Amino acid sequence: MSDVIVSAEGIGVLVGDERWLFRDLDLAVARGRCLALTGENGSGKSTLLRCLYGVQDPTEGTVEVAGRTPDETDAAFRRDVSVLFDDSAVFDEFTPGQHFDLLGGGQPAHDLPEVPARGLSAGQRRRLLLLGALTKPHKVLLLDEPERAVDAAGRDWLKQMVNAAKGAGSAVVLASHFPPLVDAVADEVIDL
Ligand SMILES: Nc1ncnc2c1ncn2[C@@H]1O[C@H](COP(=O)(O)OP(=O)(O)OP(=O)(O)O)[C@@H](O)[C@H]1O
Repeated sequence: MSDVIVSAEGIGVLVGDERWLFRDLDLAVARGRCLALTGENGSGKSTLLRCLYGVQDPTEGTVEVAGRTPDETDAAFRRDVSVLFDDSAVFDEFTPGQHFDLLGGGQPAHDLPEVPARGLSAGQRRRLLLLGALTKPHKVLLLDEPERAVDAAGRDWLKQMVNAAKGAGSAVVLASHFPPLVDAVADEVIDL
């Protein structure tokens, strides 16, 4: 049986009347593997991740994630897929521990202060979101520029966490502008 859990065939996204962000794109990511999406600003990395999470339909082609056509409104799909996107947000009134209680994956080791999230710095909130995405039980992990707002120590931690997720069997797709992260975690790279 194939371990591929994220796949796309012939996908393309047309913006406006005639500009294809990407087209005829195939990808396949197996459990325990990581695909990195690289490319300049506006090249379509976030758009491709949105297609994998079912926030946006590709103009053409097919996508299958965790055995389904992606649909973020489907609770069963969301249970299998963990995400960190640009618009991911913390609950301002909840402490880190309360966030992890909600996510049901136990309490990860961390050094975030146990205060309501509104009192965390931008980088600490980003780390809380990352920890949440990584801690929540999942089969597929989609991360959009996870390195953003994270300090040097946090970026090293991020490499370890993504590799640990792979080791636990996650299929990871991440968009990144940070080559050391891509080098440390990616098994395959698509440069859009
Ligand atoms: N309906 C649309 N009409 C015109 N342009 C669009 C439409 N939808 C998206 N775009 C453009 O397509 C591009 C895709 O952006 P996207 O966020 O996917 O790129 P990205 O590679 O993630 O960029 P970054 O590295 O800056 O995060 C953007 O330039 C956006 O303005």
